[in-house]
Amino acid sequence: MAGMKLAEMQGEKQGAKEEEEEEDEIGFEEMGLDPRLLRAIAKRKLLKPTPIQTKAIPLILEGKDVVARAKTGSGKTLAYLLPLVHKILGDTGGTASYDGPRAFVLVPTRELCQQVHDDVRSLFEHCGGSLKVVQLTTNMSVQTLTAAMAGPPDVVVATPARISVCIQNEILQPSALQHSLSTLVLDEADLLLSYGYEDDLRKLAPHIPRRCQCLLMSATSSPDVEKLKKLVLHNPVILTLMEDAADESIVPKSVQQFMVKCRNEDKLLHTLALLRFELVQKKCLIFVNTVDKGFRLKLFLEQFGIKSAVLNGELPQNSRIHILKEFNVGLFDHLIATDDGKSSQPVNDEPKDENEPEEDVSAEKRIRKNKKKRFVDAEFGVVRGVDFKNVRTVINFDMPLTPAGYVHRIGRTGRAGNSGLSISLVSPKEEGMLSLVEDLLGGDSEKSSSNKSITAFPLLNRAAVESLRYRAEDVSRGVTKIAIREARAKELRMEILNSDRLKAHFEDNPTDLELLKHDKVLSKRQPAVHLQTVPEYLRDPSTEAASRQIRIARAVIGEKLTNFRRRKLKKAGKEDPLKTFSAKPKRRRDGSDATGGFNKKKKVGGQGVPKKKHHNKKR
Ligand SMILES: Nc1ncnc2c1ncn2[C@@H]1O[C@H](COP(=O)(O)OP(=O)(O)OP(=O)(O)O)[C@@H](O)[C@H]1O
Repeated sequence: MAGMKLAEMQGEKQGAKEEEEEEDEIGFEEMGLDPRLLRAIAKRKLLKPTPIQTKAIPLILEGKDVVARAKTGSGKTLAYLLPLVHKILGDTGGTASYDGPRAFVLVPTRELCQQVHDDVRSLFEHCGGSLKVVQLTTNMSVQTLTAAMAGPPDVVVATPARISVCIQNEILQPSALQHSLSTLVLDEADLLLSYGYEDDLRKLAPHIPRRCQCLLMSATSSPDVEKLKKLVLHNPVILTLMEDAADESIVPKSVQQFMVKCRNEDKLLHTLALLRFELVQKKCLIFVNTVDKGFRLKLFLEQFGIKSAVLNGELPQNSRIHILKEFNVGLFDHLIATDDGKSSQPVNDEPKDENEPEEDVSAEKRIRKNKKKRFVDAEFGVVRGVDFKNVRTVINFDMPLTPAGYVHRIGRTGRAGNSGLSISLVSPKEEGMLSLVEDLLGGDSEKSSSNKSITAFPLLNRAAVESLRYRAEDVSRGVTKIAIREARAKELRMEILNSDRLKAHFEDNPTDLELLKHDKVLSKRQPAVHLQTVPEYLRDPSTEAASRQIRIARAVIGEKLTNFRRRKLKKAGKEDPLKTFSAKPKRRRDGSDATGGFNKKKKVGGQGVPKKKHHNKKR
């Protein structure tokens, strides 16, 4: 029954989305946007502005400074990009040149930088090709930065630190900015200071012309946003928009929030049960707090045939960007992302994983280990602003280190009004953070459990969890610290190899980039066959029924199957750019997915997925 309830709820969410759209809102056409931008919007099939766009775009077009707070996934990026590009087109007709950039879009992470850059570039493609956007990244040398800023570009997307470097090295002339800069955007504004960019912003502030329009966007507010307002907002008119004044919740209604309370040492077991019994919908984004935990979870799951990719700040930038792109096109269904809530810490200083057995490390070993410190890229981050596509489930394997981190993590699902689901695995030590999150969400700790924002997940019962305990504990014993370290080093080596060796190749053959698979098995131990499925005697009937309902809900919601991309790649018959990797997306005849999930469709009532008749046409 619980499964049906959840399914109905998800269906209702979808229904609620349709009702919202009936609201009488002005369309993009009535906003007075440049026709070339209307063409770009039509190309993206965006039928109606989202509420935040309806409110923010006219105000920004009037030249007002806007502080926009709106839910995650509510379309804030276009809410500022559309009027920004309209302004550039209007001022110069898209042709005249300036001696400096017209707009800065400052973001806290490398991944968001890439995403916003791509968004601007796709808008420019409809504006006659004379406009130029560049992104400045951490690994760009002064020479590369100089080349990128030559021209100059019309829009610069960067972290504040990169802009600082350009000013310090006189790549950006403050005098030029006084004349050219007309728009400054601080996206994920509240995070910019906590990522340690305050000094950079203070250095930049004096060079921002008084007439420059400033926009601050974020889903969460903080005292830092107040600091930023004073720092960069000159025009006194500031408008803080909540998407819906009546609805103070900062998490979209389309996201159902659940939790499972369990011991820390049982988190692997509970994650396995959720994925193995298909009690959650794919694609799945799983957040962990340390890189080691990410690899431990990956090695553990792959022993059960559940493949996943890991994403963390240790990986080279272009590998990280590529993993995100592959995940978004649906080449794999499970992504394990590290969100340590901090920015640049030596990896070995990561918070201790409380249930990892202490390793007795002698002094000289410890010194040697410290010498091998690897640094996480200070600008890595996929929790904020990154527009994951079709993520149906976010799992907090670890609770985040801040309540705001929780909001942004689960904001990776339920985007643009789609439905989503989050499940947080809460150990006894994390109950404090859970209540802080409840407070932030406006849940009253005295509230009855039925009114809480985060409720117990109804579909995972004890019998189902216990049925997997023996296997899970047996496998997790095999995932030792040494195995994790070896897997981590192997992944890093391979990604560095790929990113260096293939950079030139991918520039010439961008579609080949799609073929590089990031969810390859890292374990030395081959997954045992008997672990790939759950034998009949271990299956719990109510869990089976719930799993069936989840699949029905997915069909009801009309999930666009992401394996369209897989079919497209397969049809392209693209060669694998890497000789050593089997890049062809693995597909099985019975249509089961690449995660090795046992294909229950075949089992239900014997009506399996009808095998496609392969007519070998003789040519
Ligand atoms: N008017 C629209 N109609 C439908 N979808 C839209 C519209 N505007 C934007 N989107 C889509 O909504 C998704 C989320 O947009 P965006 O990333 O800008 O959200 P956001 O508010 O910035 O989220 P976050 O708080 O996580 O940064 C994107 O896939 C975007 O293409």
